[in-house]
Amino acid sequence: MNPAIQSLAAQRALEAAAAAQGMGLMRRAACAAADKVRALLPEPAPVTVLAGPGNNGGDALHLACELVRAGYPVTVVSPAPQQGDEAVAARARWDEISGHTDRELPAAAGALVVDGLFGIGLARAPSAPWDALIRAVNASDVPVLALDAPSGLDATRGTAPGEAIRARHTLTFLCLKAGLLTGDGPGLTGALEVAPLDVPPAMWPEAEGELNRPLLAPLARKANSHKGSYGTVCVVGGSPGMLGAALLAGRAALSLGAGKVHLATLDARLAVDPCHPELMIAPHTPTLPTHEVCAIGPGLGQSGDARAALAAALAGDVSLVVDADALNLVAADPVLAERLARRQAPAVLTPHPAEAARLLGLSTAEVQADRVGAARALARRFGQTVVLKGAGTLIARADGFYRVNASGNAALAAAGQGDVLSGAIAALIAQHLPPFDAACLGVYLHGLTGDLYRARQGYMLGLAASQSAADLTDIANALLLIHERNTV
Ligand SMILES: NC(=O)C1=CN([C@@H]2O[C@H](COP(=O)(O)OP(=O)(O)OC[C@H]3O[C@@H](n4cnc5c(N)ncnc54)[C@H](O)[C@@H]3O)[C@@H](O)[C@H]2O)[C@H](O)CC1
Ligand SMILES: [K+]
Repeated sequence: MNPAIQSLAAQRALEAAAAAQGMGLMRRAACAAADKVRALLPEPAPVTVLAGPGNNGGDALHLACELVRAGYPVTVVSPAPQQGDEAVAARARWDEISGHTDRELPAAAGALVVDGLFGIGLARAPSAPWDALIRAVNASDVPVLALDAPSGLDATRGTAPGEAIRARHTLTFLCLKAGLLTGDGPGLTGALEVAPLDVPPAMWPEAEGELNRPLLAPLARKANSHKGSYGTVCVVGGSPGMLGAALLAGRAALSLGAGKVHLATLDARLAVDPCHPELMIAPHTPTLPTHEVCAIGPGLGQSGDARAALAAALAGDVSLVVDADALNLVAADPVLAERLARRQAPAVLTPHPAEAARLLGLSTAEVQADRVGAARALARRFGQTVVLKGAGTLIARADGFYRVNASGNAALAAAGQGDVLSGAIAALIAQHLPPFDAACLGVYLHGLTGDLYRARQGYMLGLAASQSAADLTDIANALLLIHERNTV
């Protein structure tokens, strides 16, 4: 989980506080970027530095000065004057050292291009002369190091209103930004690193406690415990032809440590999962076995029985993980939607973009155009935790606080992975994690099954959801071991 996500407002507030204390964040950013360039080019080689009109450009101009001092041949391309005191001062420093800037990308751009055109201040699709410069950089085969964010990417929304720089590396300053991890961001940033600029966490205006709580702590096992200590999950789903979804959710819940797992299936034909006889499977009835959390939706379908099961679950007072067709039933039925919105007991909604679009009355493209906005709108609408799945899964809380997941990759784009995630989150709620934490940790651990697969395979093809369900155990145990070692 990335603990250091910050809203744009928080970054601006910290920037102002740092400036008031004379911390010189721009120079720190430039020094961090110079270290990165030296790591990429250990021997001095020609570098082209693109400097934009704002402080991103200021970072770049100070970097150019640092590189010249380190013996690198530097060409600065700056097609417009800098705005703002800090950026203007950076330009003056460059002019004093070199006195020369180009307006266009040189034909031979050297061994590296540094993108300091736009960062978190991008306000619209880059227009002339910036768009032509971005196109020229993307047309060259010189690797790009983007400063703070690839220029042209909305660093909060993860959308690229026009053409954006395609970077080989991105060095972002102070903290990760949602847009680098979600939507178009991951396809543009290349290898992503954070330079924290030695800013003390206490300077962050967000509730610092929120940023660094060890989410894993409640999972630690106690010697004098029994299966009841780790809660009971009930999965409601598995309509005819969709039993596999319920099985995957149940297996994931077992893998992540739930004490007991019931499957209440709408298809009465399944009696036992021979690979997991621990799963207690029975046909769904209006009265369910006692449980602390119900994952409703995996393979639920949208039949009358499915709607009745959902209505009963919404009326109950156990925690819910609402996924897949349960979300589609809510989207299609204002009565169910109102019951969910009025529900006092917690729920975690886990829509993919199309399910989120149905719930919001938007198109999927509109959801993807502002994933952070969509996740927060859903969390506010239902007063619950919302997990908006996809590249850079977002976890939003009803009060607007959100996190972006930094684990996972395209290996998880496969059938059944959503069922696994709903079972994983349910298992964590059953073990007494608060719903928002359970959602964050469940998303993170599930994403790591994709990262583990890529590490094992070297690429991302062919990960079965049942493999992810099984791998949750090893991943969670490894992290718990590290957590315990670090807390002795
Ligand atoms: N957040 C921090 O604490 C730090 C930020 N640093 C660097 O500063 C930039 C943010 O600087 P800012 O001046 O606010 O904006 P940008 O440089 O990203 O944007 C450039 C500037 O250009 C104008 N503009 C916006 N969109 C367009 C457009 N499409 N076409 C033309 N002009 C546009 C707008 O007026 C902006 O002001 C951050 O990314 C960091 O690189 C510090 O150096 C480190 C700490
Ligand atoms: K940039």
